[in-house]
Amino acid sequence: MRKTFIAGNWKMHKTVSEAVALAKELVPAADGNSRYLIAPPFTALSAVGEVVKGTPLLLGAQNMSNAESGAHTGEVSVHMLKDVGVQVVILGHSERRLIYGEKDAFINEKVKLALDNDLEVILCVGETLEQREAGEVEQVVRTQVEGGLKGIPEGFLDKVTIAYEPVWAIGTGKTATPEDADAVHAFIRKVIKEMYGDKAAEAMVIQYGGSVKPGNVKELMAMKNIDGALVGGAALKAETFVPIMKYDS
Ligand SMILES: O=C[C@H](O)COP(=O)(O)O
Repeated sequence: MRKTFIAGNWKMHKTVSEAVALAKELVPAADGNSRYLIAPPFTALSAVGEVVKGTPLLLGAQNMSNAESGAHTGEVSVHMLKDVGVQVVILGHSERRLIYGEKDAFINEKVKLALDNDLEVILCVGETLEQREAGEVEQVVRTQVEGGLKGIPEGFLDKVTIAYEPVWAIGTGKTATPEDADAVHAFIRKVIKEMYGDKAAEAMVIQYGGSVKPGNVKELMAMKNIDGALVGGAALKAETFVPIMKYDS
């Protein structure tokens, strides 16, 4: 039985004091049947880490360097993340892929480094509108899943969540229909099955991301292959994120 997983990606929003205030509002809501995560910006990780320490609300980072240490100006290492209490790192987000040019092989290096250092990973995949209209959804998603997980042994998979985020649905108010999203989630499960077998495919937690809101989370979560949500805009306020965390109550 897969445990549902609700995550908020705060992207480049919130000062330290704003982040701490929001985290304090969210801690009491992390008391349901799911796993819950917030991913503040790097500057607020340490302070938010103090707020969520010892609570069920997990601390996530939005990115990580592919290198362990050294001359990498502007980067943040896996050890630095662990040092401030980070438990999960979001990798391969479409904004990293499209704005900063991150490719599958590079993302794969980060996935390996995170897992080797006992950090959980949310691996994001998803097609652009252009790719969807060209009928390339499965090809794109397959390449990203296979590329991101290349060389990862099955024993690490319980530390991996996949987030399917169609780029055209991110921050646009357009959501994939629950049926469309579920079909891609089922396809991702098929790819995992081909790579690792039935048991791993059945166990893989796959989140949906792209304009998830209090008003659509229930119908998305009702789908057979949708096990969670990776939320952007609606994760920035307790009044919209708490109802998403509590979608099943
Ligand atoms: O990481 C979160 C996603 O990019 C979704 O963002 P959104 O909920 O604002 O569409």
